[in-house]
Amino acid sequence: MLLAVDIGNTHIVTGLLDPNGDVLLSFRVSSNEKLTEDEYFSYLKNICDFNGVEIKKLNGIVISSVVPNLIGIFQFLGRKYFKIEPMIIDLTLKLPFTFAENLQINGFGADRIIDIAQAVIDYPNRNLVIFDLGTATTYEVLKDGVYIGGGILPGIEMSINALFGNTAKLPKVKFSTPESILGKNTAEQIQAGIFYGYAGQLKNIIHEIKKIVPDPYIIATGGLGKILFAEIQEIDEYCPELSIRGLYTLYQMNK
Ligand SMILES: Nc1ncnc2c1ncn2[C@@H]1O[C@H](COP(=O)(O)OP(=O)(O)O)[C@@H](O)[C@H]1O
Ligand SMILES: CC(C)(COP(=O)(O)O)[C@@H](O)C(=O)NCCC(=O)O
Ligand SMILES: [K+]
Repeated sequence: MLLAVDIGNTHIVTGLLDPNGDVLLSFRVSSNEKLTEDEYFSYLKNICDFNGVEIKKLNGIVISSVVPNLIGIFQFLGRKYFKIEPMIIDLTLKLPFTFAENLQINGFGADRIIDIAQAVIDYPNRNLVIFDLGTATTYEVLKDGVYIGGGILPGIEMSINALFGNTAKLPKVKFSTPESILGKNTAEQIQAGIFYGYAGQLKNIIHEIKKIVPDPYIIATGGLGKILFAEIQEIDEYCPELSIRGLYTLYQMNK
């Protein structure tokens, strides 16, 4: 059984996968640099026990992180509780895709690597666009199996927090699908502006990409992807477990 850990700037998404790559369970905890390996292990143990997953069957750990300080915690956890040295996702690993020659990929996010790796495995014969909506939103573009570039923009909740944090009178609202583009009060107007503004950003990004890449298959993932997927017809599929399955794929390719 494989422990796959996707460390983002807001959440750590953890998956337990069986030898066939089926996700037995996954859960989220906050990305907190004060978390010790013991505290995190207690989350892991309790959630596995509750779900009847025998943690003693663990024989591999793989970690993707975009928060450098949090990698050490899981290395300690692997060594201390399982006597396993975790595999860390980085550009030195064997990958099921290549980068275009003209790109400077130093520092490329490990979360982006695992998303791309899984998407090209799932859709080997398609041009691809992958949106990952988390703390930040990223998009990746692949043409004929080659990563030709992408983009990064403030995440949805980051935009909500910026609006709240930089104004005296605006409340912090929960991101949700508004009833109308026309809000009837301040909170509804923030929700409408954020929701339709964000949907518009992604639609325009897709429109611009389609000028370069014909007929792409468009995937959304990440914690905030589900709501936008429902709103944007151009997005073909919402794959909530893309990152976790990408960790499994890269582990199998590099163990
Ligand atoms: N099941 C969930 N529980 C809590 N938050 C969720 C859940 N699903 C999505 N979210 C939202 O997803 C966001 C984090 O998305 P995620 O892709 O994990 O971010 P990152 O990878 O940047 O840490 C949170 O801010 C939260 O609003
Ligand atoms: C863009 C990101 C912050 C997104 O991370 P997340 O929203 O998942 O926390 C992350 O992919 C990152 O730190 N990237 C490094 C820079 C790059 O990919 O070019
Ligand atoms: K993410």
